Amino acid sequence: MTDPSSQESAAVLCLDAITKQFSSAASPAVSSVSFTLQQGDLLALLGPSGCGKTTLLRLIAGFEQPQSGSITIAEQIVAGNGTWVAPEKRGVGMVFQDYALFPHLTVQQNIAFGLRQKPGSTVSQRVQEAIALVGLQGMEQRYPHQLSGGQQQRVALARALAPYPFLVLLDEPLSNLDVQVRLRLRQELREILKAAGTSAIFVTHDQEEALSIADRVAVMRHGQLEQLDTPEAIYRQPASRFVAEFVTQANFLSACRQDQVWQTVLGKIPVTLTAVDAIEAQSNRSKDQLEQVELMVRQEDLSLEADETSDIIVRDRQFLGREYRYWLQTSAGQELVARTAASLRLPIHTRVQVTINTQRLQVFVPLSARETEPDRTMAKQTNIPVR
Ligand SMILES: Nc1ncnc2c1ncn2[C@@H]1O[C@H](COP(=O)(O)OP(=O)(O)OP(=O)(O)O)[C@@H](O)[C@H]1O
Repeated sequence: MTDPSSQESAAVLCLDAITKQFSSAASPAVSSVSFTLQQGDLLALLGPSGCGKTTLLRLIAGFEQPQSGSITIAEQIVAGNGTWVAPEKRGVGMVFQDYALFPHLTVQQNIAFGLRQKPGSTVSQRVQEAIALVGLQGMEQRYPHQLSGGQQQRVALARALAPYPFLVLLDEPLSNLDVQVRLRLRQELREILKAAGTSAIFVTHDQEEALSIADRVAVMRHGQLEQLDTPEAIYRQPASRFVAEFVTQANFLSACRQDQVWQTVLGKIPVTLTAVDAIEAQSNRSKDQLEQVELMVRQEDLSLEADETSDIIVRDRQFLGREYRYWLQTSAGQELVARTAASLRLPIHTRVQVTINTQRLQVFVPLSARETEPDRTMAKQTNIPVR
């Protein structure tokens, strides 16, 4: 997939149809991936385990060689077209999941490590700048074992930033930290990278992390890019059923059309012809084949009200601070997830009436019976709200 939105300003990185296959027996870990990263942008590589995120990062860093395609960093081809530039000559900083700090070196020495070739006074000045950038003043002489996980992560970031790289690559940078530290460091990580003015790509399988830190998010699946866009566009207009499910974690309701309504487990929902026309246009299916669709309903678009006569029960509940997440079950066995304000506290086993906010429904064509591997064949999606 090519990213059309990114052709105008200065590109720091350009991937053109990059493919990596580890063995002929396996499908490619990265398959024909193309995108451009603009100077100063933060890009999240998001996707489930095994989708090729780390391999793509390692290809950019130069730890893996692609079979085909090319990689250009700061207008210099570093891989492809008969060219190969070694990792240490690419101007790329790397932050690993386990930080990879040298245990026998102090904070200062760890950060200076990548600057060894430069004259002494420049090195100590740059080390101090990098330490200030990540807020570790006063800890210069400590060893890694004398630092918290979050502090070690900042040392790793300072070490990557110190040589003024074109690009910093971060492999699951926050995954080894506990939840509280991770939430705080999300914002800090973004602020530090923005203050440094460095372009960065970070790998994550955490949707919230990707949406909250990045300027743009690339969703990967089976080695391919499913969608690359701003966090808002990815969340509001997922380009495929996979992105919708992975990023928004929405509910999907089977819906059978009966004249001007869709019949669902939550009752009747009015059909708009615009919505039907839009799915028809995108799916190459006739109206007859669109009697059966899937409606995507976000967790926050379900409203709950206690009602003893309802056949939907609260099966479980999770307190999230400002809101509750409820797991609901219909009498037919369908599970739904709803997020409501924390002021609505419904005990488990309560029977509830469920109302849908139909303004933000999105319509997908369901997978046909012949499409045996649902992950590979995407249902098309309309993004047309049902009114
Ligand atoms: N060195 C290797 N040799 C053979 N296969 C590999 C190698 N590295 C990765 N793979 C395979 O390539 C695919 C993509 O792996 P990769 O580590 O890039 O995924 P990922 O999205 O980063 O997963 P995770 O989130 O679990 O780290 C997987 O099927 C993996 O088994």
